[in-house]
Formats: sequence, C-alpha cells, structure tokens
Amino acid sequence: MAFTTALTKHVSFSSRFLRDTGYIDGVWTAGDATRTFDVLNPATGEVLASLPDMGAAETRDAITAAHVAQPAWAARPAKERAAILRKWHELMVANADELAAILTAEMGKPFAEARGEILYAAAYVEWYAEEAKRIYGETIPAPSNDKRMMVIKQPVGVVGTITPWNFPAAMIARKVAPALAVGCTVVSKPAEQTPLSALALAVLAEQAGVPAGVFNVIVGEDGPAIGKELCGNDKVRKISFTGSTEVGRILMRQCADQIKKVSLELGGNAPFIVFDDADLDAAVEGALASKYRNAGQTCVCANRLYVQSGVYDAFAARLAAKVAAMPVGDGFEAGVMVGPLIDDKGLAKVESHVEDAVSKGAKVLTGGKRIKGAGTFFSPTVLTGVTSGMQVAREETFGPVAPLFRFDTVEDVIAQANDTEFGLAAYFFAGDLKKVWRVAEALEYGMVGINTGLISSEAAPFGGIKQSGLGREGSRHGADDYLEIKYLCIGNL
Ligand SMILES: NC(=O)C1=CN([C@@H]2O[C@H](COP(=O)(O)OP(=O)(O)OC[C@H]3O[C@@H](n4cnc5c(N)ncnc54)[C@H](OP(=O)(O)O)[C@@H]3O)[C@@H](O)[C@H]2O)C=CC1
Ligand SMILES: O=C(O)CCCC(=O)O
Repeated sequence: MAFTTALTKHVSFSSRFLRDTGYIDGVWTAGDATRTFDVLNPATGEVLASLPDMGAAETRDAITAAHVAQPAWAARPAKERAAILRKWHELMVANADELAAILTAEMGKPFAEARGEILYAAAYVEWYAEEAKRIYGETIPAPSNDKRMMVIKQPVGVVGTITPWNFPAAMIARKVAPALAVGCTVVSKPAEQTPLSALALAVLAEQAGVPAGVFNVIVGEDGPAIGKELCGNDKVRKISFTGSTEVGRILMRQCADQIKKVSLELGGNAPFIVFDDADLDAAVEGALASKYRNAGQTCVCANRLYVQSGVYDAFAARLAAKVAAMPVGDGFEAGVMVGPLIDDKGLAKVESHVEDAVSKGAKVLTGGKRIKGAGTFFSPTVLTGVTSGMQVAREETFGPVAPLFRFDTVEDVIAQANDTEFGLAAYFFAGDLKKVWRVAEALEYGMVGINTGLISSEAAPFGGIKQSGLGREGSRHGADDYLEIKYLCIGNL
C-alpha cells in the first residue's frame, strides 16, 4: 500500500491531496520506475508512504513535456496566467489545514508552524499572480534621431527547480510562482524526505487550471541523477536551487557547459548581535524566533550569537530560562514549539557541534543532548563561553543550538561577523541610530534584520551574497530571475 496508517491517522486516506506518484504532462505517473522509496515521519520513525523512485528517464520526459507546453503558456495573456495563479493561491489558503497536516507528518515541524508555512507559500503565489501583470519593458532615448530603442522582457523557458525538506511548500512556491507568472514552465524535484507536500501543491495547481506540462513533479531519492538530467538537458534554460552550498557548487559546475542560468539559495552562518544598548527583552524574543523556528533548521537561523560584555550574562540567563521552557515533541501535540530534526544525519551533526564546543571549553546552560526515543529530537540548547575555534563558529549547525560569543567593540564584532564565506542573513539589536546605520552597512550579508529576528516575507528580496548564493526570491526582484531582457532597436526612421 502506498500510504500507511501512520499517515492516515493525520490525513485521511480519502484526502484529495495525497498522491503516490510523480506528475508529468498532467498525468499522475510513476514513469518506468521499478523501485520505491519510503517517506518517514521524523517524530516517530514510522513509514508514511512508499513512492516510486523516479530518475533520469522520467525527468527527461517531464522536461520534454515542459518544453512543449512552454510556448502556449507564455502566449497566454498575463491576466489569464495571473487568474490561474490567484486560484491556486485561494485553494492553498482554503485547504491550509490539510496541507499543513501532510507537511507536519513528513517534515516534523509543529502543526501551527506548518500552517504558517502553507500561508507563507500561498502568499508567494498571490504576490506573483499580481506581478504577472506588471512585467514592464522600457523605452530608451536613442542617441540619434533615426533610431528608436526599447527593451522587452521574455520568459527564460523551461526551469528546473530543486528544493530542500526544511520548507517543503514555501521553497517550491517561491520558485514556481514567479516562473509560471512570467510564462516559464517547470520541472520540480522536491527533497526525498518531503515529496508529499510537493505533490499536494501539484494537485491544487491542476485544480486551479495550470495546464498539462506547465508544472511537473519528479519524486525520487537519486538527487544526483535527476540533477544531472536537469543541468545537462539543453531544453532546460535555468536551474533554481535551494539547499546546501556543497550541492549548489555541483549544480553550478554542471550548468557551466551550457552556460545555463542559475539561482542559488544556499547555506548561511547568520550572526545575531546584541549590543549593550539593545532592548534586552526584544533581543531575547528575536533570538527565540530566529534561532528556534523550525527547530533551527532554516538557512536564515541565527547561527552565532554575539553578545556585548555589558549584557552578556543577563542575556544568557534570560534566553536560557525561556529556552528551557520550550515544549519539545511531536508536531501534532498541542503546544509543542520545537519538533524533531529531519533525520539521523541532521541529529548527528547537531550533536557533534555541541560536543566539539563543550570539549573546547563551552558551557551548557540548558539542553545539550539528544532526547532518547523513536524520533530525532535534540533538546533546545544554549551554550556560553563559545569561541571562534569551535565548529559552531564556522559551520551551519541547522539545529536548536544557540552558541553565545562575547565581544567588546563594534569593530571587533563586525570583523567576526564577516569572517565567514557565507553571506545570507545577519541580525542585530541596538538603540543608537548612528550605530544602526554603521553596522547595517558594514555587515556583508544579503539581508539584515535590525531589532527583529524575523525578516522573511513574500514582499522582500530573499537571497545571499558570497557563497550563500545568487539571485533573489520574492518581491518584484524575484520575477527577474525568470526573465530575459531583449533589446530592440528600430533603425532608418
Ligand atoms: N539553504 C537551505 O535552506 C538549506 C541548507 N541545508 C544545509 O545542507 C545540509 C545538508 O542537508 P541536505 O538535505 O543534505 O541538503 P542538500 O543540499 O543535499 O539537499 C537539497 C536538495 O538537493 C538535492 N540534491 C542532493 N544532491 C544533489 C545533486 N548532486 N544534484 C542535484 N540535486 C541534489 C536533494 O535531493 P535528495 O533529497 O533526493 O537528496 C534535495 O532535493 C543541512 O544540514 C544544512 O546545513 C539543507 C537544506 C536547506
Ligand atoms: O531555510 C531556507 O532555505 C528558507 C528560509 C525560509 C524563509 O524564511 O523564507
């Protein structure tokens, strides 16, 4: 059976949104896949579903379908594409509870957070339904009277998207919505841990009127094989990826042969700075929101918390008290704030970061251990006495661990915050306006939260600099990633 009772106790077998195959050219199909792979609930370790392990051949078929469908989709008036996206948005909002249950079951995040993610994903679809109608060109005053110069924008064509498990709905929505809005077609490959949410989005896209071939989903556990086909097939004009910097580098190399466009949203190592003049309660709340959201499995999560000497002890004590009180458990239990980590690999990484820090002199104020049992839980942790020689200073922990570094001067903390190859998000809490400007300008990051730990929004350009990636998602800038600029010059006038 494709779905087990471990899933259907949360999402009924008769759910209109559960699918047990991929989706190619408007058809629910396993292609030629002969093997299956299991989708697990990380809170219990139970198998939720078995899906066909699709690979390069099915990806090729989906690319062909997307290639055939693209000209007609691009030729539809923007208003029609917008109306279909708007309908998709409405269906996501109307069915948020059921989509959230699927998401919590396969990913583990608390149900309220999962529901928040569905609405966040839907907001991207709504945003690009609106933007679809505003893909403006421009006219340019020509340097001579016998010419007229202008610019039009056209869709890049077929797009391959590869997305991670930490936001199984939002990461797909914020790539697919702008792509479809401007007239591209898409072949999507969700993470092997969370394919059910992707398939549920495709069900709703189909109901909304997205035509066959315009949005295709390939499910499978051989990411490298699917990725190679997406990067190597010359019908695909662009790859949009969210995930680890390591895989982003592989994809960029694979795209080099055909000079294929890439958007990459990669790892972060976000500094979170608390200055002596900060509102300490707001800084603690900001740290809780930024660090422990999604059990710390977010590329924009605070990874290194730098606290100025004058408030270090007070901040550490207040943060630890709140963190110790956070309920941990199955995301379906009422009141749970921190769910499991995605899998054993994720749990082992968090554990090794904490062990490394402690072995080099850090102190555990609260947490610090995996929680024994069936699921992959790690207790929300605060570490003090953390220094730059520890793993937590250099690598993304991707777990509920707040390492607190002490600093004295603005210059010192900016140097430490920028001392990383990553440049996605940074945060700081301060009162003095002069300092706010100086620090905001000096931080080498694509996004900076000032006196807030939450910066994500469909209205904002999300993306990084340095090895955190290329391109932006969300806002009006997010559409540009799926558009080519064409310059037209009329002569002999
Ligand atoms: N920027 C971010 O938001 C994210 C960062 N990370 C970071 O990466 C670490 C590892 O997480 P992990 O899940 O392994 O992330 P990955 O980067 O390995 O996975 C993300 C996506 O890429 C796919 N993939 C993996 N290898 C290839 C490949 N060679 N070619 C094409 N696609 C590929 C995966 O497919 P499949 O699932 O089939 O392997 C998945 O869909 C985390 O601990 C975290 O630090 C992780 C997720 C998101
Ligand atoms: O972790 C990610 O890859 C996406 C960040 C989620 C968000 O805040 O939009």
